[in-house]
Amino acid sequence: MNTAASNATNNGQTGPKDHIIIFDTTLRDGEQCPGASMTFEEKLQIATILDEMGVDVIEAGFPIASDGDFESVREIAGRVKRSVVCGLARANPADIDRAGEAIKPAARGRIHTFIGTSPLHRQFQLQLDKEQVFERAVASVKRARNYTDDVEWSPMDATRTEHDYLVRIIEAAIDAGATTINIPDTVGYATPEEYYELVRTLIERVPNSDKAIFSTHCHDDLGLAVANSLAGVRAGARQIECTINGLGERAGNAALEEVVMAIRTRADILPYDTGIDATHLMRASKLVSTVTSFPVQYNKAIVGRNAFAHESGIHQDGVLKNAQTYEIMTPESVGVSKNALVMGKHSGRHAFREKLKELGFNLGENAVEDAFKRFKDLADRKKDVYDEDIEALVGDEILTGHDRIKLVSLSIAAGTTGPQTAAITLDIGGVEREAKGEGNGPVDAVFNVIKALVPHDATLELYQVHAVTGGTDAQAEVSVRLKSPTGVVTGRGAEPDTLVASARAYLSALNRLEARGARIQVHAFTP
Ligand SMILES: CC(=O)SCCNC(=O)CCNC(=O)[C@H](O)C(C)(C)COP(=O)(O)OP(=O)(O)OC[C@H]1O[C@@H](n2cnc3c(N)ncnc32)[C@H](O)[C@@H]1OP(=O)(O)O
Ligand SMILES: CC(C)C(=O)C(=O)O
Repeated sequence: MNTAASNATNNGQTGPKDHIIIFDTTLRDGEQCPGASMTFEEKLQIATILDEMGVDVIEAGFPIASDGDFESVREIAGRVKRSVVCGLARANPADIDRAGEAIKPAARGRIHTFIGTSPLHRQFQLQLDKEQVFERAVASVKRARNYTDDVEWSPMDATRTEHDYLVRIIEAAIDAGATTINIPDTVGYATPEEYYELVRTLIERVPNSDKAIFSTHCHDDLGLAVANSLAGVRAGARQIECTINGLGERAGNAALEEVVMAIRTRADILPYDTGIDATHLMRASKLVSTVTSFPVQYNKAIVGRNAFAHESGIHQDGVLKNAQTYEIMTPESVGVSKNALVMGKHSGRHAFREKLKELGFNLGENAVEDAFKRFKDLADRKKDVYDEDIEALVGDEILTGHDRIKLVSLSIAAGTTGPQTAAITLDIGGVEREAKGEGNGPVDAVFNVIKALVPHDATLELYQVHAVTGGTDAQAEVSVRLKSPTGVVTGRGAEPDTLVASARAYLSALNRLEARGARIQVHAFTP
């Protein structure tokens, strides 16, 4: 990491490039996105990829928020090899002590503490005056320093805070021991010019700004998060807070893949380095999309499926003659392989393993074997098996491999004359149970029968289907979101038969709810 002394230097100059610290908050701010909550296992998988790709700091959670959050921060802190592991804390002793405990196993742990500084936040959220907020900020940084010498402090809603007050409170936070000062555009309100000016002014006016690294944390409410982050860096910030796929509160955060590739591709005007191995970007994007069930929009920069696709004749002609005519970066540079193996019913385990590697999956032998069986079954039923099919299938396998409630069989009677009926057999902890029932349409019938077999108190929040590829034999990828008093979970299922995919998605959500301690009467069926 660079030293704070270079905060406001080498902007646009030649010479050694400044390192930009990539601070990923997919597991904290990303998880705050409605419907994106992740299980313990999923968080570990994401943290592992982030660590492997070279993320400098992983904000692993908000330890006071729940025991689950505390445990996942602590586990990630113990497992991660090279990244700093960070826990978030409000400006109060209990939050800071909990974050301090959670990061204890980390080789390098950080506490990120924050408090709202804008008039709106002071008056309405905190009901504190300027001096009280000032005192809470200083006290929280001092307390955090008892646990680690790596303390980040954020004036929440900085972009709507009076500049004089910001200068004064940031100086005090640095004096109290903050080593990183984050400037959050909490509500995504700033424009790039304004954000540049704010960061530059603060670095210039805060007397001890050379003793801390300044950081950007930009939200995407106006679609400006990445532009603002880069403006902050040009103004002297040396840390960018971002998330995979731009996941985050409301419209999200700055997308990690976009800031990293913008810095790399426009090295001519952004003379900085990130330590990110960009060939992991597509894999990370797919994992986050799979575990959250948030599809990546087709035209999303860097990781969208169309990001390197050319359909129009003039573009295809140009790309065939020289790819640079219409490509500013290579697909390989972000982990999209051009020499894809074509997979079909005649492919064997070697090719399948190779394909998994190419797609960035790193599965154990048993999981490969299970996924291979499902792949063969799919290839028997489907003319062409595309990479997306394999990704959907393996994603499904990763999420459901350890499930206690499994689908054994499903048959449906549907058509113009209702009611539609479903007959389902489930394997519940090793015991098979079956039931029949009806509904207002086949999906309703499937869900009614599952609920009869596995009574629970969750309500259905979302049911969503999308075709993984084109064609009438495409796999359907179904997401089901359930809400119970223990929280909100999302389950996924992928199958060529939409109703089987729906049943799998519903069961996957129920298994996740059970893992969270929801009231699911599966015990009624155990021997
Ligand atoms: C901009 C951001 O992303 S900030 C991070 C937001 N993330 C989250 O909120 C996700 C996790 N949050 C939670 O699980 C819960 O909100 C908890 C556990 C943190 C707190 O739960 P509760 O104690 O029930 O409080 P609740 O969430 O209703 O209200 C927030 C309280 O924190 C206070 N607060 C908010 N920010 C801060 C802060 N930085 N420092 C101190 N207090 C704060 C509010 O004023 C309010 O206090 P009050 O109860 O005295 O009015
Ligand atoms: C906690 C802070 C940094 C935050 O997430 C925000 O202000 O958006």
